[in-house]
Amino acid sequence: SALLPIALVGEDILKQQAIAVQHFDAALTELAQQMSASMAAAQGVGIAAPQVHSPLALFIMASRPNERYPDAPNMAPVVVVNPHIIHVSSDLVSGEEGCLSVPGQRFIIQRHKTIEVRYQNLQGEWQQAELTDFIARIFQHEFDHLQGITLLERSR
Ligand SMILES: O=C(O)C[C@@H](Cc1ccccc1)C(=O)SCC(=O)c1ccccc1
Ligand SMILES: [Zn+2]
Repeated sequence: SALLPIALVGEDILKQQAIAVQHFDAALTELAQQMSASMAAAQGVGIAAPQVHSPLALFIMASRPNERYPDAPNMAPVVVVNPHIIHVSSDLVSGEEGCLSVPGQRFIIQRHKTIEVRYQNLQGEWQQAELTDFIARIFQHEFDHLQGITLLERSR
């Protein structure tokens, strides 16, 4: 799939509240495929639609072991549509994050250790899951992007 240009922090698209996906059609699938390819090309572990200039409530998350999270699970990319965070643990964990929209910088960010989430897949079927550690971190980072929030607003 074509690689999509990635919005950089400061661009308006990254400050907006994403719009709920209503049509689970071929265009949505094509966008998800292009996002996956763009994420892989940028060596990311996640990417949100606003980062590729689409205002839709959609992101991809894909965990892999890396130098900062050597025990992170190897996870095939998951397409997350219209996500909700239902419950968050009181436990917070600080960890290093990067952002494809803030290239070349790393931030120490506090996140909830465990979260309960609901979202739709590309067929519109609702999924519910409990996520923890690095995958919960990625979900919270991408979920922030759908609310117009980037790392810069979270790192003090
Ligand atoms: O900007 C994005 O959404 C992608 C971002 C996702 C993310 C990374 C780390 C923690 C939470 C969310 C990235 O993939 S940044 C680059 C990267 O590949 C990376 C950075 C730190 C650890 C592991 C990978
Ligand atoms: Zn980001």
